[in-house]
This record gives sequence, C-alpha cells and structure tokens, in this order.
Amino acid sequence: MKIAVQNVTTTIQKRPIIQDMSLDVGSGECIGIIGPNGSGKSTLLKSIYRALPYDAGEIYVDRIDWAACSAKEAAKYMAVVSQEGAAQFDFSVEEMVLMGRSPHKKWFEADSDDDRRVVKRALEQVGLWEDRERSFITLSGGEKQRVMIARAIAQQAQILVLDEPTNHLDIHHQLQVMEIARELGVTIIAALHDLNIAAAYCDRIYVVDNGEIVASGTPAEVLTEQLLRRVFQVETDVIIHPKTNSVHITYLPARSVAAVAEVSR
Ligand SMILES: Nc1ncnc2c1ncn2[C@@H]1O[C@H](COP(=O)(O)OP(=O)(O)OP(=O)(O)O)[C@@H](O)[C@H]1O
Repeated sequence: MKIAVQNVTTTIQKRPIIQDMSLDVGSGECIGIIGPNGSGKSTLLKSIYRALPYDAGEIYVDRIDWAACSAKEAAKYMAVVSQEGAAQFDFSVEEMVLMGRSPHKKWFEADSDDDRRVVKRALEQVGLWEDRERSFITLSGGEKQRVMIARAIAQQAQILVLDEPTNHLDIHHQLQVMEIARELGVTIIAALHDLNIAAAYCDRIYVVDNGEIVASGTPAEVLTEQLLRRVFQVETDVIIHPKTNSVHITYLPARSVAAVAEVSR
C-alpha cells in the first residue's frame, strides 16, 4: 500500500509544528525521516498514524481518505511502533503481542490457533519466544521495544510506521529490527536518528528541519557533507562503503577538525 501526504500542517497549542508537508511512500518502499531533535519527525508520523489531528492538507493510503477511515479499519492497514505505545499494565509478553491481532477480530472474540501461530512466529523473529510468559513490565527497554516490534508484525498490516524503532537497542538488535522490517516486504516509514542505519536500509529519505521538508531523495543524494553540516551542524566524511555499497558517514569531532586545520596552517 502507498501513502500520500499532501500539504499537511499540524498545529499544537496554536503553534504550527509541521507546515505544508508533502511526501509519497510507494508500495513496499522503506522511507526514512531524519532531522534534528524537535524538528517535527514524530509529529509528522503521529499525523500519519492519526495520534494527532492535522489542521490542513490530506493524507491518502492507497485511495482511502485516511481521516475518514475508522480506527479499526485503519489498524488493519497500518501498524505502529512508537515511543509511547507500550502499556504499563502487567501483561505477559505473549499477551502483549496477541493484542496485535485485535484489528482482525470482533469484540471479545477468543484467540484462535491461527492468532497464536502468528504471535509465536513474530516472537521467534525478534528472539523473544522463550520469554513469552514473562511480565512485560519487568523487561529491559530494549526487550520491550522488541516486543512492540513483534506486536506490529503480528498485526500483519501492509504499512509499518516506526518512530525511532532502534532507540534502546544494542547494535545487534538495531540491525536485526531493520532486517526483519525489510524482510516483511511491507511499506515502511521510519523516523531514524542513526543516519548510517537510514542509509543502509532506506530506499529514500526525507529530511525534516524546523517543521519543513528541506531535502529528499536516495541516501546518496541526500546524505551529503554539505547537508549534514547545514541541518545537523556536524562535520562529516561521507563515502560509499566498498563492502556494503551504501552511504557511510564518519562523524568528525569538532576538535579533530580544528587540530587538522591548525597543522595544515
Ligand atoms: N504535545 C505537545 N505539546 C507542545 N509541544 C509539542 C508537543 N509535541 C511536540 N511538541 C513540540 O513540537 C516540536 C516537534 O516535536 P517532535 O516530537 O515532532 O520532534 P522530533 O523531530 O520527533 O524530535 P526528537 O528527535 O527529539 O524526537 C518540538 O519543539 C516539541 O517540543
């Protein structure tokens, strides 16, 4: 399924947080949203997954007018892993993931064998099947994050919205989550802080700064030393890595840049 965001403006407490944003996500594409802290990435995603109402513009998912779609119907199409989604109630890991099946069921309908199979597979994918009986609230931040990914997988939606999905995760699990997400073959839109992860896994990237989209394109088109300096105020060395064939950014600490400049003076 594809997403079209057309001229969307979202205002919080009379302040426009994102302004006149337009973007397209093709079916099966993985789109990264990057930008500095407070630039509006989560607000954009919340507008897309309907946690925040937008004041102007339109969002379509395929041909569905997204604002007019019922919540239950929307959950069949779109699964969300956000920073705020995790319940603090004392559910088991397996129960948490079973909640991902609710859009496919009627009120109070019992869990079927098929639901349990889907949940088992999702928990195996994130490496937490052995922990299925543990209480969710006793898990570490990274384990909780992986349960939420499993819940989104179990939802079997055609669109996955990920708001900093690799936050809390060690490097092995950061890569694992992105690999799993891509292997699902679904449409992905993800706010990412790690630009090398965005470069490695995203087909295209949108750069958000101060509530506006300031650049978009393939990782190689977007992640240039000039753009990273302008938007993130960092000095970098950007190469195409010979082993991965994707953009690789090395961050240059300000003091080493200053030291090199001093030596070459
Ligand atoms: N509920 C809210 N009330 C007031 N201001 C808000 C609210 N939600 C977001 N904002 C403000 O909107 C701006 C954009 O926030 P948003 O969370 O979208 O940024 P972000 O790019 O996701 O940031 P980060 O990288 O830090 O997660 C920030 O200045 C933030 O303080």
